Amino acid sequence: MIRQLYRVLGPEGSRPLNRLLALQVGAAILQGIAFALLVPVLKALLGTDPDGVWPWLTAFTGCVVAHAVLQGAALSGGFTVGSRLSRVLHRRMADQALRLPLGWFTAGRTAEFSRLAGQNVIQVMSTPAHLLRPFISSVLTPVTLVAATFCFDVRTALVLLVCTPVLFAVQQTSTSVMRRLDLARDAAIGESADRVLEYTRNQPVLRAFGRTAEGYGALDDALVAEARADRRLIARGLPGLVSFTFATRMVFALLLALGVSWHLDGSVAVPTLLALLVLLVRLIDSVSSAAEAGAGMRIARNTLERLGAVLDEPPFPQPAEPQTPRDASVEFTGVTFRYDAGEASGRPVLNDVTFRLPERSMTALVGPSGAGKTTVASLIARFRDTTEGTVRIGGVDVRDIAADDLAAHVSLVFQDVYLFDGTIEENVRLAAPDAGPAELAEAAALSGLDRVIEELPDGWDTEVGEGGARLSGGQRQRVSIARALLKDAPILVLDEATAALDQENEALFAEAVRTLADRKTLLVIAHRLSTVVHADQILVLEDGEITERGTHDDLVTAGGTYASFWQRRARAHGWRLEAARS
Ligand SMILES: Nc1ncnc2c1ncn2[C@@H]1O[C@H](COP(=O)(O)OP(=O)(O)OP(=O)(O)O)[C@@H](O)[C@H]1O
Repeated sequence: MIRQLYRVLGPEGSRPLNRLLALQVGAAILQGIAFALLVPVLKALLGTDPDGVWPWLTAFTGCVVAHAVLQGAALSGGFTVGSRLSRVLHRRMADQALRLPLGWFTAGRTAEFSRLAGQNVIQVMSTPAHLLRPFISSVLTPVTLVAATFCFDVRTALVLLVCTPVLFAVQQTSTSVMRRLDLARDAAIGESADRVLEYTRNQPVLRAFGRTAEGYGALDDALVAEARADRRLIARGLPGLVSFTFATRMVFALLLALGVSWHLDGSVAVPTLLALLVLLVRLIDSVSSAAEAGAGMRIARNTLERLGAVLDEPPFPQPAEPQTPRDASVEFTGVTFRYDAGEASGRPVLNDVTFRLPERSMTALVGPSGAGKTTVASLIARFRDTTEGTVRIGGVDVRDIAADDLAAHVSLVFQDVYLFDGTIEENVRLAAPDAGPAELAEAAALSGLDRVIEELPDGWDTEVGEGGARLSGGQRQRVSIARALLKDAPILVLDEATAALDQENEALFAEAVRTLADRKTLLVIAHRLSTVVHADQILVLEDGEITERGTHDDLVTAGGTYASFWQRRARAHGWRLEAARS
């Protein structure tokens, strides 16, 4: 547990933790010595020379006062380390989120990440003050107590020496059973939390299809599994806890019987017997609180293990000697890609894809749904690494380009637009915080965002809501296009950028895209063929393979897949519609 605290705190948090541990260890040892001093105090007080108690009483009082001072310092140190723990953990998790490959963020892991960053960090925060201190004291105090008792009464110390490991052994056995059960219950609670989250997020869809809580199977199953894990915890964990209480009572009864028989045969005086019983009560107290602190520590340790596992996830590999792209061309050479890198069998999502996007040219990537178009876009931005083959920007393998440099070269507009809670202007400026008003106005004009701004009463200061929920799909898309344009990267990838625009805005945007092609390397993934006819080259992607390539006229003349889609265009204005019908 302490090792895990050091691990998650990292080097910067280790000094306050060292100081805190020293205070807690000091306080626990002083408490053990104070308890052991009760032996000479009681012996003197109840023996033949009660005046001899004063030196022992003074030493006892000194230990108690010093213990109180250290305990107070340890308590405040515990709060300091706790709040530092929360700050360090949140910062390390944010840094880690930035370094992890995008492929790591599956829905389940994202939910686990947000749970760890929220409730679990709060839970771990209280560990140093509320769990570590009682735990250290419950282990060190009995050990010191037994060791110090040897100085005053060897026979009493020997009895305690035999009892202590027995009590700890029983306590450890019940703890390890509980730990396993706790882990299983934590996992079941986590699963329920994920399902509740999913259920809450998907309310619109569930209501549209008349699914109520009772009818949502995944949530029902998770709740049943959670209840089962709870019952198992009680059924299998309780005997361990009961057996510990039973063992303490048995040890106490045994020693009482032993002590009384020693007294009756004259080998132990009453003061020693009393001191022995008082120490035994203290010992049982300490080991019992070890059991209580142990339960809290078990939960905290499980949480710290999960936090540590996320923080230790290997980051996306970065180049040791980064190179700078020589121009803004993009090149795919023999690129094969599988989402699950370990899955060697089955058809890859992209299969031996080779193409080149010359600098300052416009390429359109078209193809039916699921063909792999978005995957191509994500490989250009190195959201993932290829399974085989190379993606190059400006002649340099994207794996040899520093993350910042790559981000500066590529701007993307994805189908799923995500906006941050804030104003429209803040969302657009995210791409270039220092952009001047003229650049902002140009990005707004090209994307059609200027007309949205005019219509909204608060204009640029309109709050978009969480995820952009207060804007319509088309408005959100225009904010996201403006953001990508403001970034002014030499390579611009527009994935389905016009899907949520109406026809008038789409035509305006298509015109803007044509203008941009003089300045940028453009890859446009579009279902509406009207946006792609003017492209310098059109790539047709089907089932992960490029099946046709050329200009619009070339492809129409060739009479292949593209030509047949083009001919059907008169009946429906969308590739998606046609592809779905065919
Ligand atoms: N994160 C992912 N994990 C596993 N498989 C994925 C993932 N994303 C996409 N796929 C699969 O990869 C294939 C290609 O998906 P991709 O999104 O690249 O297609 P697309 O041509 O852009 O489709 P659409 O036009 O519908 O957006 C699909 O079969 C899809 O199921």
